[in-house]
Amino acid sequence: MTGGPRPRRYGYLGPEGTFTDAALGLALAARGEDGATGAPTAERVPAASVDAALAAVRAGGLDAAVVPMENSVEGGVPATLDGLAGGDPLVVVAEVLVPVSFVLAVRPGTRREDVRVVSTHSHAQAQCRGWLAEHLPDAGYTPSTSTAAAAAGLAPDAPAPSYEAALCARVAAERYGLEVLAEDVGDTAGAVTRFVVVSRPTPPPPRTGADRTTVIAFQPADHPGMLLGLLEEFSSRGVNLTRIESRPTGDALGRYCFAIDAEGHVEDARVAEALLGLHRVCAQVRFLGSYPRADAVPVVVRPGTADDDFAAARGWLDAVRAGRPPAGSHAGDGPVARTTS
Ligand SMILES: O=C(O)C(=O)Cc1ccccc1
Repeated sequence: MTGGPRPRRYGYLGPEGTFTDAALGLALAARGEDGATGAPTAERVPAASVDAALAAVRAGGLDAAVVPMENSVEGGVPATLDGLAGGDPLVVVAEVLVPVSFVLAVRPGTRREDVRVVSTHSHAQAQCRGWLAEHLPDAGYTPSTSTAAAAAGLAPDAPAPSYEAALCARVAAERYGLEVLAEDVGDTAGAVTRFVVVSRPTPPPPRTGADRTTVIAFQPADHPGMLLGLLEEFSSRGVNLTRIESRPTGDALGRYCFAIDAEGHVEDARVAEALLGLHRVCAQVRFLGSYPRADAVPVVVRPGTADDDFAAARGWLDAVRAGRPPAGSHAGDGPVARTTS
């Protein structure tokens, strides 16, 4: 046997040619596991669904999986949010942005007027609804597990399919020997999907100053201002949210959890304080990771919310409690600066 680290196994929504496959390629390149460096080249393992990929990570058969989290047109991906909100805990360790552009692909020789049914992933169908209404108004739709699965079903050597066209990435049309009848059939130019790399719980990657933190907050007992209270835990610490989405917990009608993406890293004092606050007011908080933002947009630190500010406040409190004069490093510490309290 040779020594050295073994290649890591990454799951993705397959088969080859999905947008998730493209996201995995980018993630592996960013991690140096794509064969371009000396590190072992990762093994890419297709899965039939997001749930199957997450289950294989939980069971230990995969080291990690890449799953779609959020789309600029369609919003959050329910299968991913629900898959991460329940079951054994998993964490996000990285994110990747992939521009999504769709083609209408057919078996060679099929003409547009022959297309009676189109197949694709539900997210792709939602993003091409307008184009379909205009160009194939009479065509039906049959869902597939992924865009590439729809394309693979039309491959010349596949059994006779129940549909004539697939909406997929151009690479999938090429991979499965299909003809492209129309390009860029998405309704929104510049659509982007955010994918995340998910693993079993592990300490977060180091903070970069351009990080994101994801949590699921389970609704506390319902009361007026409940959601406002959750939001205040973030706003009072100067933590900006990039997404908040409610999902039913499935327990009962009216029971919700909130999938929250916040700017910053759990190592940032303001994020840590916000999460502590959230934990105090929520029935349960599931930490889903702190990881670098794919767009590398640095966090804007509002006055009074830097680590030093939290440390100075803590030092002041410790001094007050110990009956010591507070250290004078912070403008608000001294008795002269405060006339009340
Ligand atoms: O089916 C795919 O190719 C996927 O990776 C899921 C998906 C579908 C549409 C937009 C983004 C991701």
